Amino acid sequence: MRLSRHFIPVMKESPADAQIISHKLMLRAGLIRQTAAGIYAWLPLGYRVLRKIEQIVREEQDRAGAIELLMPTIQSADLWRQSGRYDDYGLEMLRIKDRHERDMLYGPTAEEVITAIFRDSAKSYRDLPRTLYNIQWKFRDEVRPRFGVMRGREFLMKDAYSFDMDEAGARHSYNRMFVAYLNTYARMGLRAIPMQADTGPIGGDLSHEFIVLAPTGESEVFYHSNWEKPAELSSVDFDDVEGLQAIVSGYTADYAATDEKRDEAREAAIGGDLRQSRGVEVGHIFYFGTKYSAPMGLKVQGPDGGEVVPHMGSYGIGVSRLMGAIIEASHDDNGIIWPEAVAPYKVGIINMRADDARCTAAADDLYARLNAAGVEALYDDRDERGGAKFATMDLIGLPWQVVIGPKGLERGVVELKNRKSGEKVELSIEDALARLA
Ligand SMILES: Nc1ncnc2c1ncn2[C@@H]1O[C@H](COS(=O)(=O)NC(=O)[C@@H](N)CS)[C@@H](O)[C@H]1O
Repeated sequence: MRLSRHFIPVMKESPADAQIISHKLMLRAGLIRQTAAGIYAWLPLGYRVLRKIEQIVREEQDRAGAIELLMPTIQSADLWRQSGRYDDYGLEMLRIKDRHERDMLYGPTAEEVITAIFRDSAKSYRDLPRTLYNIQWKFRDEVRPRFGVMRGREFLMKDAYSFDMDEAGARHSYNRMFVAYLNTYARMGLRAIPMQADTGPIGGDLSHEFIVLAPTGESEVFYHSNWEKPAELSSVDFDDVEGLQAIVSGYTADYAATDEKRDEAREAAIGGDLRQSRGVEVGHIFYFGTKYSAPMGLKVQGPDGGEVVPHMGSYGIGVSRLMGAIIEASHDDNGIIWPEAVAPYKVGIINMRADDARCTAAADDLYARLNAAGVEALYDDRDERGGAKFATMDLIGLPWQVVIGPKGLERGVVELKNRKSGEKVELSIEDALARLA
């Protein structure tokens, strides 16, 4: 894409009300714009990143055997009356009346909807186990939306729901999601630590939050220094019940707890290896048995002909929150440093002299050849000073930059810069293409 024809309203300064770096940079880099408290428009560059994050989440859900569908954002209050949550849910729920005065709501989560869908279709034990998921906008009327997309009122969530014959089966579904989550975050360059968590309005008695360490995070966390090792992908057999339990037990053997679930005795035993920090909750998974299936009448026929009330769990990832978490974890004084897996474009082309025919011809040619090779490129072809172009490209944080200037062309070279390391090399256009394609 040519910058001269794009819509990326970058800003030199960030608005005063942006307190944390990810919010400042998302505004300055032209990724989002607030349209109401806690509600954002996802501008072109931000939306490209959001879809990359969403795609990684989708691929790891599919790999773990979950099946994608799409549920509505607007839900009938009747479903929430069946589960008994309608009155308890409180002011966070955006309650709506339709033209027939029917009580509706903008879904903050979707346990009731998915349980009703499954209830009306699943009849036999052969329909289990199943895990269904969707990536859908949610609304929670947070009393204090803040920190940009980190705590919004309208936000994008991947929410998955599992249905099993019994608790043992439900724990395997839980373990599949546990490992899928660690792989998901690792692919985004994030080290997420699973911590035992409270279950809150969702309910149940088994729950883990996935926390990414960040000094501005809302959660206070305590963990064993073993968790400081870099994240690695585990290539697992998601059908291996014992194997998966062993992996999860291995991870949970190392102490990690939010301040609501601290274990002072264990912390004392850890001694000097105990770490304290703050973190961002980027995912939360729950097992809650028959909390929704029983009151909503979900039951299937068992192998012996008897009735079975399925055991369920739900598994959420904050897809839009992740964009903020990634920036918190990956930026410098000049701006965002996108991990390649979620970058809006892979390379930024900077033509230092748009008024120089030779430079422009070389930049146009490189841009055309990168496109032909399927490499996503953002081409700064504006009639601007070089310094301004460098600042913009560093701010929006693409992983690679190619700088084309008259002096370099005299010597048959361009400059390739890696945004993360800052490393610059001079090489021919051919070699630059080979490095980037
Ligand atoms: N106000 C918010 N703004 C942005 N992301 C949020 C917000 N509230 C929650 N999230 C994200 O959504 C994830 C899941 O939310 S949750 O309440 O913990 N879990 C559920 O709603 C379950 N029903 C999962 S299916 C959280 O871990 C967090 O990453």
